[in-house]
Amino acid sequence: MAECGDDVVFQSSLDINKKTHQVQLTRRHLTWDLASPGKSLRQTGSPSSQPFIGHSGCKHVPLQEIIAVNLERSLGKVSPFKSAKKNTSTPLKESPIYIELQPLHPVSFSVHVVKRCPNHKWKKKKVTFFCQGENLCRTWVEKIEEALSNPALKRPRSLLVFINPFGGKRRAPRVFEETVSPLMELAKIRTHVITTTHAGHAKEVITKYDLQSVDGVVCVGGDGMFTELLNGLIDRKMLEAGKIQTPSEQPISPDLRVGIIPAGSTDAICFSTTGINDPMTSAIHMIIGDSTAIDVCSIYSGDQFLRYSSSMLAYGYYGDMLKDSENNRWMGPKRYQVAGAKKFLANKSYEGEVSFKLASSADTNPKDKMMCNSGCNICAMSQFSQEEKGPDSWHTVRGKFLAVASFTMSCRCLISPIGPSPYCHLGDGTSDLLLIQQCSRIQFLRHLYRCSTTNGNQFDLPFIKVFRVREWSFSVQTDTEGDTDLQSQPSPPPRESRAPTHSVWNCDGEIITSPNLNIRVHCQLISLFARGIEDMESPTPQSCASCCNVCDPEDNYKSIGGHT
Ligand SMILES: Nc1ncnc2c1ncn2[C@@H]1O[C@H](COP(=O)(O)OP(=O)(O)OP(=O)(O)O)[C@@H](O)[C@H]1O
Repeated sequence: MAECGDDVVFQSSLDINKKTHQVQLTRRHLTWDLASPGKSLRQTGSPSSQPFIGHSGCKHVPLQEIIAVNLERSLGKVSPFKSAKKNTSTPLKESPIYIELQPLHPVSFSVHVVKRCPNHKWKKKKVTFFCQGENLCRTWVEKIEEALSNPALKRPRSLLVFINPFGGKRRAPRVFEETVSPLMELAKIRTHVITTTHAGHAKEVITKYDLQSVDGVVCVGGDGMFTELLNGLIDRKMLEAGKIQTPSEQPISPDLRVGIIPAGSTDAICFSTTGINDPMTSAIHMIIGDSTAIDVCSIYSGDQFLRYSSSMLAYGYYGDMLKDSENNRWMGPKRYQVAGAKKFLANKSYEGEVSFKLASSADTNPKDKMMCNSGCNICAMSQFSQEEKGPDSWHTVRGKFLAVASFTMSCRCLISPIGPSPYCHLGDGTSDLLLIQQCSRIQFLRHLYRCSTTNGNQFDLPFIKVFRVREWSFSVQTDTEGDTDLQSQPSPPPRESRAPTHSVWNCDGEIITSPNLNIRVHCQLISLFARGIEDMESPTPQSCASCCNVCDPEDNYKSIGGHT
């Protein structure tokens, strides 16, 4: 049933599973409904402005959730004929029978739509429509393809793809070939595939590539690969604008969206933006043109720009763990668990001073239990309120820290299902700054255990402080006295480096060795082929915003006039 303003583009009667349906293409939906007697449109097959009336069982798919449409070449006509071996002595009744299959003109077409499965996993579901004649069949495919090419849907036509054959369990080439490539072909998306030969290869290509010829850049790999693309794309924009990244310079947003086909060890960025690390789910988000903008941090050592980061930057326990795990890359993702156990037993703390600018205008905080879901209002508002940041004052904490970490997204992964910072937002222009003060192993274990559950209470411990910040810095100290001390100042305190004893930084899975860093968060600097994590408990998921009806959780179609 067409909604108000959702004009009918084309409609006719078609058969699905041998039952006649009235099928309607509107500007926003494809709808089919069991034909009521006497209301068949079989003879028309033509556009009409008259929407048909929906009833129980009517299916309603938003165009945005159509993955592809294709003609089916059915082999319908079967002509059995006898073997031509007439002169043989074989009795006729024993002679083999050959069957000739004569291809018919297409009389059916299939529409592949998004099917939601548990845990945010997406699959494709095929619905086949049978037509009276070839012409009608071809017209339907043309009309649906034309509707899908509407620029408003932002579906990519061409993608530059980097495959990291050494990331994660080294399965990226197979994942691409077996899962992603067939889907891209089905959706008629051109791909230029480059298998990387060394670290930094993708960034080198991005520096010179004709990026006008593609609609997006994709990596088949993990967080490290995504970060390489992120840095390559922003560097290229800065270079083209003749700018150098300094603490006072705003980085320029890349025009292209980035996609991640998860094939890394942690895949936290993919998890935090789609809800799962599933290659097919990510490929479908790309094909249908999903888009979500995420915050990016620029990181400096003094005034010297180091790199951009979009997920985690952590010192102490997490830095030491990464450094140790890099020596055991051959173990694959298990290396993090081994290194994590070693560093947990070491229970080492580092002295330092953290200064930060609280996000004073934000009505949110890292413990507010407000998840950033698809279509998040807080992120939507932040895009427009960046000018009203207010006179944020600087605060300083000095002490001995087991870990200092900032999360620019929740950083979900397999071992932390809602993430180490569960209420962090993808695009609100802030990071959650976590300070874990020196504590016993048992105390730290309590925090780590809580991170692995879905309770979201990992910050409710006396040795943990957490702040939502727009800018922050860390400097190594050696002369810390007494307990951690929180002070407020109008400007960042001077930073001095005197201590030789320090950890390294874990920046999205890559090591930064300079201990004293300054970090700024940039709101929604880059867009991903993703839509954020859908709130599956909501009675009307975000994706159904245009629909007044309820989704069928089984097959994801909307049912009109009576809920299935
Ligand atoms: N051919 C290659 N040989 C060696 N290193 C590579 C190659 N291609 C890319 N890299 C580098 O490998 C690093 C890690 O890759 P990636 O993120 O894909 O895997 P991972 O580290 O196992 O996963 P995660 O980052 O999710 O933990 C990236 O920083 C990238 O620069």
